[in-house]
Amino acid sequence: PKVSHLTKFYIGVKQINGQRWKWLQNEIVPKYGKIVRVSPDAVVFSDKDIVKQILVTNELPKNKNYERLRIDEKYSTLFTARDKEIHKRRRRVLSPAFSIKHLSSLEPFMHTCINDLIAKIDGKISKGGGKADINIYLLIQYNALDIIGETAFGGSFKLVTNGNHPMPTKVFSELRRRVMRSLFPFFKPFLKQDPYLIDFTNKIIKQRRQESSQKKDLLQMMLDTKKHEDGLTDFEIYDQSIEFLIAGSDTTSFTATMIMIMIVKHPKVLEKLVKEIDEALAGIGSEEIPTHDQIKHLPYLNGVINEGLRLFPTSRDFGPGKEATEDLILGGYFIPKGTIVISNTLALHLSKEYWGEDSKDFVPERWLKPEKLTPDCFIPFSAGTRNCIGINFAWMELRLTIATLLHRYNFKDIKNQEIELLQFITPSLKSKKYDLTVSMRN
Ligand code: HEM
Repeated sequence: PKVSHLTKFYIGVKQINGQRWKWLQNEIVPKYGKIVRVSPDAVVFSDKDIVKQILVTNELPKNKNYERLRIDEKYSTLFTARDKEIHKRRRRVLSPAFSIKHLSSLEPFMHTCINDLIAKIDGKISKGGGKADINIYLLIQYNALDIIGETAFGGSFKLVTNGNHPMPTKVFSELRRRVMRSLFPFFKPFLKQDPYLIDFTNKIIKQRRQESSQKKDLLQMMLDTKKHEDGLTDFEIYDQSIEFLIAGSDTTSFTATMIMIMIVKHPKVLEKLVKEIDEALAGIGSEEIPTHDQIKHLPYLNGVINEGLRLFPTSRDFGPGKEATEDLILGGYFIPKGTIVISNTLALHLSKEYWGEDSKDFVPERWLKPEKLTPDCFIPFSAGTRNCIGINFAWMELRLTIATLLHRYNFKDIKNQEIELLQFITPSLKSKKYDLTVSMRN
């Protein structure tokens, strides 16, 4: 758009109501094509080969906007690191905590939280005399936050059970503080950090040291990095735990919620998926949480999750934002040094060219024939060295949560509910609500 060449204001205004993604995906990309300059210093790319070049081949570093998300400009975390060497060292030290090998240690913590989830839903069903309408959005969000609490903060926040805990609310206020501080640097002295966050985390770290706990959670793995030359200080553990809460809760819960909504809206998918889960869990009571090993290779369950990640990537708005560290040619265009270079995840995921005529439909079957899919146009977790460190964690949580719910309950859609999506940082439902009717299966 002509005005975007001159000012950032236009695109900034589009973001105020959380619907910049709609403008970008429904108006700008269809009108201007796969390469669009959206502000004087930023270009959005919706071509899979160029995106691969940006994320994987050239491994361009993150742009300066990521610094806004830091607790303070001088302290970088895994997510906000821009310097390649600093990022590499932090990633090396944290990777073991997210490895497939360590996943089995994290599984019991997820089970504890999912048990709370089914206790809550059971309670609502019994109160409702056999069925109940539940807000699946909220319960899944609480479940994801409890799981991060259980794995990175020493214990579940018990949000599913009690409906409140100060920590998540304060973390999201802290995130707002960081964004406000970067937008209005003048107010910086007044935008102070809430001491509750650091006090809460420090207390847990101290307690954990005194207990010499055997708990092999993310927190312990971070504490154990002390033995490593790039080991984390207590402040860095605090900073990193907060980041895991921000990066690992709304992302997973948004994905799981949208998948549940898609499943109930597609009864044939629901039927097929329940059949697959039931066969895999034959002889296992529906009050038991399945083990990850029992469900991780189920092709249809994995297809359903992939399809949810495709239609509802958490980078719904802009995707990973990088910076051209030198003059570049991308897609035949000259991109000067310093340009913000954005990979448009949603456009790749919905492209008819890459996915066929049904690209906007929920069709888990497409994942059953992976050889027929176009490579390099599916990047829900980004790609290259800055891809998501929590992929395995997220997949385990998604599989366990969805399989447990479908093995134990009947879900029915309640028609005519609004599904309006907003994105400020991670996407969410505008209504913060989606009700499903739930009852016990026989
Ligand atoms: C369905 C769930 C998830 C999705 C779709 C997702 C997606 C992503 C994406 C797209 C990125 C790259 C962002 C960018 O470049 O701006 C990313 C990075 C990251 N994610 Fe996730 N994520 C999910 C779950 C998690 C979980 C569960 C955790 C931690 C517990 C986590 C922690 C991180 C971290 C720390 C990074 C930065 C990695 C680095 O730069 O080395 N994510 N994620």
